[in-house]
Amino acid sequence: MSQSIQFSAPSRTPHLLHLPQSRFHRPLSSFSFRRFSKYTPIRASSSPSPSPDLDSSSSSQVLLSPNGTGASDERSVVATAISTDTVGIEVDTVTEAELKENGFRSTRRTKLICTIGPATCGFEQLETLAEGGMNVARLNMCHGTRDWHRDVIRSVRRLNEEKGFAVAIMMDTEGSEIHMGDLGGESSAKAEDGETWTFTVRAFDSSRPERTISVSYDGFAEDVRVGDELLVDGGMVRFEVIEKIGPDVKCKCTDPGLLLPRANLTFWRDGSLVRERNAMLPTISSKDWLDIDFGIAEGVDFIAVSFVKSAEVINHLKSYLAARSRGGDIGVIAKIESIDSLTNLEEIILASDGAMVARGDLGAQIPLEQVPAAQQRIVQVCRALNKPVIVASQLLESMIEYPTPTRAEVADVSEAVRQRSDALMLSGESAMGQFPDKALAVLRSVSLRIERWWREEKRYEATPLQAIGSTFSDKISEEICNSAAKMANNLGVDAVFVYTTNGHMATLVSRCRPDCPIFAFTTTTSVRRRLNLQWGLIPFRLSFSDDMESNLNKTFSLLKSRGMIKSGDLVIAVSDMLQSIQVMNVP
Ligand SMILES: Nc1ncnc2c1ncn2[C@@H]1O[C@H](COP(=O)(O)OP(=O)(O)OP(=O)(O)O)[C@@H](O)[C@H]1O
Ligand SMILES: CC(=O)C(=O)O
Ligand SMILES: [K+]
Ligand SMILES: [Mg+2]
Repeated sequence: MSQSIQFSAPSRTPHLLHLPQSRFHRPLSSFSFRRFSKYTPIRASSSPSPSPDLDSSSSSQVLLSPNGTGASDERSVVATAISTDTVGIEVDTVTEAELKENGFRSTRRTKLICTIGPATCGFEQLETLAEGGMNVARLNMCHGTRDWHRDVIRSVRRLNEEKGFAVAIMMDTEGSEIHMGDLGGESSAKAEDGETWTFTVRAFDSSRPERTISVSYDGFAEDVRVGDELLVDGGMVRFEVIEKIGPDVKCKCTDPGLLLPRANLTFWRDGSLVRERNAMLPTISSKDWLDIDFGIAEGVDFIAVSFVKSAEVINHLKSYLAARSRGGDIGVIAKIESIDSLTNLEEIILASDGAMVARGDLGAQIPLEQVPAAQQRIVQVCRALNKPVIVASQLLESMIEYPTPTRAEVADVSEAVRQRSDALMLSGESAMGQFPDKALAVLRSVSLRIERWWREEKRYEATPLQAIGSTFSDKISEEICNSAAKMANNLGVDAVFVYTTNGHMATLVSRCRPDCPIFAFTTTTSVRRRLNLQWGLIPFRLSFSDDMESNLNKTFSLLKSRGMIKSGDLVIAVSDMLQSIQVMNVP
């Protein structure tokens, strides 16, 4: 038995309703809801519209679905669903095993990102990370050649195809901030207290002269002054500028430490960050544009833009992508890691498809003690504007060398989960650390523990979210999702099911952070991968129609046949094709 509310709007969108044969939209009257006897239509305005990103293959899958023709005998629906879809529903084996083992409610809601580097680039290593819960693989274009990155991308794709994972790929641009060269192949160099080092804009053909570091920015020697402080990686190592000789800048080490290849450099004068001509460098360098073309060609899912200063660069990149990649398939993530990005935070996030709290460089640009407040603000703004947010850098830094985290690191990870950020990211821990799998396991277990704590404490009560929809249809979707999440909490349902063509409706449910997992059913593989960055969403690929009854029957039978749900489970279903909410027990 099911109870449902439907929203439909013949009056305001007559152009659609004049197309009763439209395969995307049929008037409600053409539906038969025999099994859902308490179905109560509520008439509101707006109407579902064809999804712009349905490619022809996926839409034909939807449209040709034998179940798309309206209600029919349930057994025949089930039989056709199984016989026509050999795979039927795509979900990875790890999620499937978790659902079976722990039941819906204890699935992990916080998503995990691993930076891939020399420690994790092999196929088996990637597979271990995917099995350990990696939702997104990040490639930092500061390091490695394009050939190296291509191999990783192809390995991840192969893993997805062969094992059914939906690991998304995020390409992170180098940006044109000042950084050191690659140390001529050495993995690190030690700077000792009092030593004199030369930072130079000269390039070296062969081996690097002793205590000499090349710098990426030609104007470096002109911009710095004697007496300036030079910070490597936001202060991991410090130098004082003592002399300038042409392209060479002589510096004395004042805080010793390890210099890592391509480490970021900032310089400070009288306690403030110096922003001279380097402030005029483009956010996306010419090398970055080549990397972006490479990313488009290789079909990455996200591009994370380093050192974003304003919304303009995001808008520019988005139009570039729209013209070159298949309609909006690549999400643009704004990395918040500069003073300008904090000043223009709201407009940047509004323009982007998500944001990253890039605490490494952020902590080099603002005083360290201000980073936690900045993190909280970025997470809140993203939630308000319905954009996924990633908390990144140094979450488990000590695990680069040690197999267990510090207590302080565990507390930091807990805080990011408690703030309900969508995703946590490993950097050096997974790229070049000694314990990448253990670091991922710590993120996973801490996330699960904090999420369980909420449930025990019933902390999920909704903080009021600001309305964000601009069109009437978007407003209805938003109200439906807010209500679905509230109902899910109040009724203690086992899961929310969202049927969504472009993924938007699933993000709206995720935004409410309901106290149950959200099964997001989508027809396209790329949408499925992109949803993998979002809090609480378990994305499935499934061909479905605009007939909710047959969609539900099909989903129930497929999930039941794989032991992922069982009769009696309480489910709320929402859909963006036919704006509706239904509450039901799995038959
Ligand atoms: N593809 C790679 N090849 C070699 N080493 C890598 C690679 N990716 C990362 N690393 C190593 O891992 C460390 C941390 O990686 P990460 O990319 O997260 O650096 P980051 O400084 O946090 O990022 P960003 O450069 O975007 O600010 C790097 O300093 C580098 O030593
Ligand atoms: C991730 C990154 O770019 C930073 O923390 O600086
Ligand atoms: K980067
Ligand atoms: Mg950075």
